[in-house]
Amino acid sequence: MHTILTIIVAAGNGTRMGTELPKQFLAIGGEPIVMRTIRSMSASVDRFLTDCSSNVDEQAEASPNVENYVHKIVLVLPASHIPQWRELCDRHRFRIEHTVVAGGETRFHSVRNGLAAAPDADIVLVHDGVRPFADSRVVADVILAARRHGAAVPVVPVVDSLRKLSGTDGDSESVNRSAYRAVQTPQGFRGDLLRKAYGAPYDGRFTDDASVVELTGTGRVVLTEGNTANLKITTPVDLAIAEVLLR
Ligand SMILES: Nc1ccn([C@@H]2O[C@H](COP(=O)(O)OP(=O)(O)OP(=O)(O)O)[C@@H](O)[C@H]2O)c(=O)n1
Ligand SMILES: C[C@](O)(CO)[C@H](O)COP(=O)(O)O
Repeated sequence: MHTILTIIVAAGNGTRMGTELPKQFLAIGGEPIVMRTIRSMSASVDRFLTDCSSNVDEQAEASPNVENYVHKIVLVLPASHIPQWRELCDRHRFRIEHTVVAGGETRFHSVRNGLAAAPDADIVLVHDGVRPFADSRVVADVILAARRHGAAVPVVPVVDSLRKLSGTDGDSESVNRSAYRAVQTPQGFRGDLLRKAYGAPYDGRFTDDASVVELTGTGRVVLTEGNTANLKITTPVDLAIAEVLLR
């Protein structure tokens, strides 16, 4: 049996949201954000596995034995909020099977703790707990590209014009936005590659899992098509947008 592991990182403080309760526990559509995130990832991976088993010929090269895959979910939470999470699961009758582990000082440390909980996974998806709108197409593309190339991240075009800060005196210059992409999650990896990357010491330049793989020299990252609706709920405006997306 092979394992697809989804690590949902939700151990941050939500400083930019500015609420006392960390943003991943705030409700959208009556349900905590992180619960909705787990639901969307669980449904998307299940859909991928179902589609693969009914399209064996089409997917043959990328996913030859997909019927032998199981999906495991590891949820990384602030240690202080684990009892509260158990209560939320009871209150919402949340039954999707998952393992809870305590997070670390940075996102890197939280992912590393999540990886340690399922050390033999073949494919690992790392997803922000505050991105509740991942969809099955994005997830399937990432899994297939990760299987084939080792590391894959979904991206979207940049819609604003961009300026590069060129000094400390307020100078700046315009840059060609078509040369850039905004990065989302879930980011997908072959398990051995990601475990090697996360064996390296922490570096302040790490912002996501792709940067860990690249900056540690572990592998090359390929890009897949993201979805602009797959927003990361970061500030109060994002919370309002998320409510609208649920209508
Ligand atoms: N030590 C950390 C820091 C972040 N995260 C998670 O990484 C994801 C993306 O991070 P971000 O949106 O920056 O969340 P916060 O760190 O909580 O927000 P802020 O930077 O505003 O404090 C979130 O789901 C967050 O909970 C984590 O698991 N462990
Ligand atoms: C992982 C990420 O969501 C990809 O866009 C992003 O890098 C997280 O950044 P944050 O500063 O921790 O929100």
